[in-house]
Amino acid sequence: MELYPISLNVKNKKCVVVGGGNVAERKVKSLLACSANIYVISPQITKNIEDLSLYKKISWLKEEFAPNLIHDSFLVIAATNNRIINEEISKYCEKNNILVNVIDSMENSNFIVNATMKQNDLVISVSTSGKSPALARKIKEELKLKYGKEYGILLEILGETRELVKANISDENLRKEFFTKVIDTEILDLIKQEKVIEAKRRVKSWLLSH
Ligand SMILES: C[C@@]1(CC(=O)O)c2cc3[nH]c(cc4nc(cc5[nH]c(cc(n2)[C@H]1CCC(=O)O)[C@@](C)(CC(=O)O)[C@@H]5CCC(=O)O)C(CC(=O)O)=C4CCC(=O)O)c(CCC(=O)O)c3CC(=O)O
Ligand SMILES: NC(=O)C1=CN([C@@H]2O[C@H](COP(=O)(O)OP(=O)(O)OC[C@H]3O[C@@H](n4cnc5c(N)ncnc54)[C@H](O)[C@@H]3O)[C@@H](O)[C@H]2O)C=CC1
Repeated sequence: MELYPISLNVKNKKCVVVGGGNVAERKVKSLLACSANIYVISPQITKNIEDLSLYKKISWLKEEFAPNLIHDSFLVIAATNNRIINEEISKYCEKNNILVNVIDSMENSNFIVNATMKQNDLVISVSTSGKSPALARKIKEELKLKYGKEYGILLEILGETRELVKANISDENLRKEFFTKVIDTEILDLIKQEKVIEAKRRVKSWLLSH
């Protein structure tokens, strides 16, 4: 199956996780990291989900799934251990144009969740299109080692520079040339040597000479 990879903005949007087991907990945590407005619907929940509820990071509805609980959702994750319930959730969402991820059925999902690593604003997501989540996780762990803190710092500098470049280089082709070349310079090496100020100075002087 061909899937279209996107980065979704869930900030303050109603996202519902049905079920409260370990898989539900993982999905809750990743949604929370993206500032979603989270509801968990489940008679039972893990200790960690309970803590999040106590600290008011999420809302817990201690009940079994019912369609009226999700009708106004932006996104739903069907994470119960009951295939029939998960399928019912999927059907309801499909009919009502709600994004739905079903943890035990790719066929009933209109999106699946990638294994993702973050280094500041650098986000790398890995998908195996459902063939091996364990491999997706392994590759993600490898990428974490390869793309360490220095890339986060590099991206911070590049982000700041981007605004300056837009204001100072009016020609679009020249801007593209600058953006493409700057990442091939020694900036990353300087950051690795903890010479961040020098790295910033080099980028600026390069910009001025452009
Ligand atoms: C289709 C998909 C739907 C979805 O959930 O979105 C799905 C489905 C299923 N996963 C199952 C098992 C496991 N899932 C994990 C881990 C993760 N699973 C995630 C995603 C996805 N899992 C989607 C496909 C993603 C892709 O491949 O591109 C990750 C990446 C993201 C996340 O969930 O946050 C997260 C890594 C988190 C991280 O970053 O570390 C592990 C490993 C572990 O826990 O260590 C195992 C055990 C080992 C194994 O099975 O590989 C089973 C039960 C199989 C059975 O019956 O035995 C099903 C159901 C089925 O296959 O039908
Ligand atoms: N997508 C993924 O990454 C993975 C998926 N799986 C699949 O996911 C299934 C569930 O995983 P776990 O979290 O370990 O299950 P679990 O058994 O720990 O938790 C199930 C949860 O569903 C709740 N629940 C059951 N019926 C419900 C209902 N009618 N309404 C609301 N909540 C209800 C229960 O109270 C419980 O909190 C597994 O059986 C497996 O098939 C397993 C591993 C990873």
